[in-house]
Amino acid sequence: MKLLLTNIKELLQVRENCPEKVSGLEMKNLPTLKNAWVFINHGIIEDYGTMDEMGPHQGFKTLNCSGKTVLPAWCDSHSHIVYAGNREQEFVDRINGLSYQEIAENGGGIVNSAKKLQNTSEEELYHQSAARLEEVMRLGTGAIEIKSGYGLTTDAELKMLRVAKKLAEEYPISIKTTFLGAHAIPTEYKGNKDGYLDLLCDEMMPKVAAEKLAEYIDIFCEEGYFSVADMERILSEGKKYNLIPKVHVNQFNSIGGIASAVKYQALSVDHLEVMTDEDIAALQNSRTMPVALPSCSYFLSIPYAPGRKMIDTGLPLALATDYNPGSTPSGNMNFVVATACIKMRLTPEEAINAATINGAYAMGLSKTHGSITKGKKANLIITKPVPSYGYLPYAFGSNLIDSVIIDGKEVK
Ligand SMILES: N=CN[C@@H](CCC(=O)O)C(=O)O
Ligand SMILES: [Zn+2]
Repeated sequence: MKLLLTNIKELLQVRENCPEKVSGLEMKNLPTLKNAWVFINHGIIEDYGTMDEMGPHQGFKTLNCSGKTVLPAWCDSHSHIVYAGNREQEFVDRINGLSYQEIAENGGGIVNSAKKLQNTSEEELYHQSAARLEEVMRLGTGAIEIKSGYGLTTDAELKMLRVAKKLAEEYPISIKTTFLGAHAIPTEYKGNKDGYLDLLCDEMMPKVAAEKLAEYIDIFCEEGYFSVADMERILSEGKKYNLIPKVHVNQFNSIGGIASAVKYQALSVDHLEVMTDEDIAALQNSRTMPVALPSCSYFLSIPYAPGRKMIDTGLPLALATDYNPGSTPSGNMNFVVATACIKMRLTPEEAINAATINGAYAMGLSKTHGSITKGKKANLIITKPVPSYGYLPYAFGSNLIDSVIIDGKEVK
């Protein structure tokens, strides 16, 4: 199918040769074309330019984007959208004074979601997860990473990943999967963390690898969950199966996980709400992408990752949702971008770079996603008429999306 977008008021993130990521001062640069067109052929951006130099195009659908802005669809590199039910009661418990950590210590939190998921059929889990995926596609997400980690038994972890894989087959959105068996210590292994690590290494990982269910491996490296030594064990075991690390670190405490993740050549380190100067230094000159999750900070009322400081020291930064039932029941990347500007002091240019090019990098999709570049996937957001792109984060909470194109087709 061929599709021509014409009279685009401003086309964002136009890169003839797109870098794999943008860092530091480069993040302030958002190249655009005014009064532009884009030609899409079979799901790929074939060509683009300005209206004054557009040749004749006939015989296929044309969308007049007069007054509208067009940008690459969001690249959400961190989500947990395959889960069962919700944790609305814990939300109310927090309003009434309990902390996220206290709820987890009382048997709530991740193990609560695991119980629900273990008792949910694969079909029902697919149905619930597909509804979330459809929701985020309508909100402009064109590529998403999905983690396991709410199973915590071999069967339930495999069930989660099979559901994520089935979503990838059924929907046009690009999906990458991550094995996060080391998300929490299941109730049956309380006091026997090493026993659970043995299960992860000896039973779960070989099965995940044999069925090719994941490309990435994750672990929640945090006090009360898994230590840096546990992380090193999981990541080095994962290496045997070519599972690339993408890890949860520094959400509540800095315990040395970042330096270790960099040592293990992690593709990304995610959360980063609590960062020491040593943590920031460990990321310098590495290929590891720091990923901030501002909706999580918003929902839990915890500090925001020091994105401004990280970019000012020359680091790249990606933004993602963390969509999950406990800490972030929202998959809205528009809110993420606005919140990064409002609370982390990123400029609109930096936030859009973080949610497109750098998000694509954090899921190994730099070559195909994240910019308007010939040959890349035609995953685009068409906004309603807006005065300028800075208006998108400025008017936070307004729905400014007119339509979304994924794989060259309009999302219904
Ligand atoms: N922090 C670890 N894992 C998830 C949330 C887990 C939950 O509360 O269900 C996160 O990234 O925020
Ligand atoms: Zn997460």
